[in-house]
Parts: sequence; structure tokens; C-alpha cells
Amino acid sequence: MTGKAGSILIVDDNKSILTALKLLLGNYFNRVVTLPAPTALVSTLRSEKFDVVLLDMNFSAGINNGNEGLYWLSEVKKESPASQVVLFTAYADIDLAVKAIKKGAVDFVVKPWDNSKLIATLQAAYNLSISKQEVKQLREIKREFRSEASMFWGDSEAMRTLRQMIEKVAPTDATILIAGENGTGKDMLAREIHALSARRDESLVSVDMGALTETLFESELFGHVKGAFTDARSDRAGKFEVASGGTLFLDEIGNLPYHLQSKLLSVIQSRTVTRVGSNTPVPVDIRLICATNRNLPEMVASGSFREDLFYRINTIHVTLPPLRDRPEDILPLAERFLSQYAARYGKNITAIDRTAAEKLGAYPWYGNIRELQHAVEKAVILCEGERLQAADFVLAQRDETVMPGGVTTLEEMESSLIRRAMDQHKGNLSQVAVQLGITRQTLYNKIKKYNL
Ligand SMILES: Nc1ncnc2c1ncn2[C@@H]1O[C@H](COP(=O)(O)OP(=O)(O)OP(=O)(O)O)[C@@H](O)[C@H]1O
Repeated sequence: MTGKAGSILIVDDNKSILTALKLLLGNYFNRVVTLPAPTALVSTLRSEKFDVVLLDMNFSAGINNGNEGLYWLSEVKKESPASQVVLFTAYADIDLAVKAIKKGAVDFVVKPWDNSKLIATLQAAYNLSISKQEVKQLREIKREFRSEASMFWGDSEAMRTLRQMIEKVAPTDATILIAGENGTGKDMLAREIHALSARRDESLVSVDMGALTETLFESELFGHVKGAFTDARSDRAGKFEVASGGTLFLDEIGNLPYHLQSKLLSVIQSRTVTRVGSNTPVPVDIRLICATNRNLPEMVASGSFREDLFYRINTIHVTLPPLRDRPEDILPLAERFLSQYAARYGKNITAIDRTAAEKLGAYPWYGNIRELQHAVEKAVILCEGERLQAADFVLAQRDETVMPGGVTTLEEMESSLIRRAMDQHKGNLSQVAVQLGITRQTLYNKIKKYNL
């Protein structure tokens, strides 16, 4: 923070402290308001919002156990959840600090204080409040954009079991690892878990671990203090601090280089972060969700992913099935996307033609739900009538010699294709024959040949 910015409310029953702080902090904050007793705290917050509240922990003389401070802290969080609270105490009481952080305070300053440290702490709290407000605004914009795009669970056995599991674990603070191919909805599931948790009113902060360069890793995740490196012009909170109180979603965790994995592990274990350039660990209260499209147990076995980190993030493990393994959900999903895109592009398209539906059902969707979504979007743009036709779907031609599941010979491929078509059409052989472009008789012969 350079120059003056933001507003701060200081609550302390020592008048000379209030006078000194008003003078000092007036150089750094646009507005400084002081209160000599906490009794007017709630009404003050009701009439004016403050970015930061500096709150004394020990009000009544003689009772220095800080409980009164904890009480007023929770009152501030109730009345003004967006204000960041820094506590002021005469005692370096780490237990109390931990309690206060759990109740939503961001930091702690011990009296007698050092001016430059106090200013740095309050500015960091202000920056954190701005970051949180930005995340909140972004979340609201996204929510508006996605208002129709809530998670579709579908009817498959795999998704039903998954849903029951998620409903059980989402409200707890358990760490969850989501595995699944690209485009299966890992990001969407992480949002769903956050929305079902007690932290739903706080932020969900996402970090793409694959996109973090080595130099950015620490400052992005743990933050930095002014002057820590050339570009660090002001104190800045990292994603862990911004997510504190809410959920941190680490996407593509399997792409994190090996030597950075131990740094991540140590933060997850200690639940404290130390900003680059600082020596003071700051406690963080996060719920952690990780996602990957890679096979982490295999990476652990081959030595490219740390076993200790894997066990830390793998308390609850869920896997999103590929779309081709839940063919019954293809059409309902396509219909949802159709209504979204028809509205977005202002087109009166109301249905998907039977032949188009068959084409979608037969396609392997290696890009999963994302590929289906894009295919429907393109079809909506191309479509000239009121129903999407097979010709509106321009689907990529796959090299069928590279099929999943280790299929290699021509015969294996043929039998695998027939089995898949039979699953899709729930054993209706006339439909299978039509889809595969062969007669029913040829289909019977092949079923016999391959013992299907
Ligand atoms: N169950 C679902 N219901 C509705 N839309 C979904 C669902 N799952 C995924 N989508 C949509 O599909 C797209 C891809 O989903 P998402 O980004 O969550 O997948 P991902 O597994 O995180 O992908 P990647 O591994 O490539 O990051 C998004 O646009 C999302 O809105």
C-alpha cells in the first residue's frame, strides 16, 4: 500500500493510546475512528463500514484473560463480516492468538508495540480485506454468469454414490482429493462442496498449481512483504491467507514440481504461512480441496509425487467418472446446455433431434463434459431450425486405434466397440446394429464370435 487508503476503527480503553494511534495511523489510512469502550462498537459498525478494526483484547482492568476481546471479536464478525480484525493485547499469549484466529481475527499485535510493525500488520490486514472483496465480487459475477449452470448429477450409479458421499463429507472440514479426466467437472464439484459446507459465505479461492512458475510459487501462495524482492512494492497476502476462513482449491496438484511439494506440505501440516521476506508465521484456517487428472498413486510409486503429501491431501478421495462411462447422462446434459446456449445466442431451438441424440450417445467424449458443452454451443450457432440435427454436431474424428483400456488388436477393438454400443443402448440390438452400420444378422454373428 502506498499513500493513504482505507478506513480503520480503533477500540481501546486507554485514551492516550487512542490519541497516539489516531495521529500515527492518520498518515496511512484515509479515515481513522477511535472508540474508548466497546459498548458502542456494534452501533458504530452498523452506521459505517470499516476495512480494518484494531481491537483491544483486555478491557476490564484486572481480568486479563482476553475473553472479553473474543466476545467483541465475534460481535464485529457478526455485524461486519468484511472488516478484518487485528487484536491488540498486552500479553504474548499464543493460545489466545490461535483462538482469536479461529474466530476470524487476521492477526495479533502485542503491546508495547513497535510502530513500523503495527503499521505493516494493519496495512496487510487492509490489503487482505481488499483481496477478499475482489474475490467476493468475482464470485458474484461468476455466480451471475453461471446462474443456470448449477451442477447436474445425473442418474448413473457412479454419480449417485458419489453424491451421497459428497453430501456426507462436504459439511465437515475434511480435506478432499478429486480425481478425474479433463473436463469431468472437478472444478465444478469443488464449488459444490464449498457451497454445501459451513464456509459457504466465505471465499473459495482457486489456484492452478500447473500454472505457477517456480519464482511465483511462494509469493502467490504465501504472500510477501514490501521489499522482499524487486517487484514487491507493498505487503501482499498470498492465496492461503485470502482463503482463510473459507476453502482453498488447489487444481492440477499433480503438476506441482517435486521440490516445491515439500514447501506445500509443510504449510498444510502447520496451518501457518510465512510471507516471503518475513519471519513471522501467520495462522490460516482453511478447508483444502485438491484436484488432479493424473494418477497420483502411480506418481507416488514412480517417485514423482511425495508420498507424505499424497497422504495429507487424500483424506477423502473421490473420482469423477468419464462421461463415456455414464452414457445415460449425455442427453440430459446436452439438453441443459442447449437451453443455456439458445438463451445466450437468442435462438429459438427447443429440442435435440433423435438422430442427433444417437450421434451424441455413440461418441466417446474423451474431453468429457467440457467437450459436450462446446459441441452443443457450436451446434446452437450452426442450427437453422428449431431442433438440433445430427449435421449440426461437428465431432472430431478420433484415431480409433488408440483406444483407452489397452485395446490393441483389430478384433479386440471390434468387440470393445460392440460391447460399448450394447451398453449404450441397454442391449437393444436393432439400435446397436443401426449405430454400428451393420445388419442385425452380422451383429448376431459377431456377438457369438466374441462371446458377448
Ligand atoms: N455435473 C455438471 N453439470 C453441469 N455442467 C458441468 C458439470 N460438470 C462439468 N460441467 C461443465 O463442464 C465444463 C468443465 O468442467 P470443469 O472445469 O469443472 O472440469 P475439470 O474436471 O475441472 O476440467 P480440467 O481438468 O480440464 O480442469 C465447465 O464448463 C462446467 O461448467
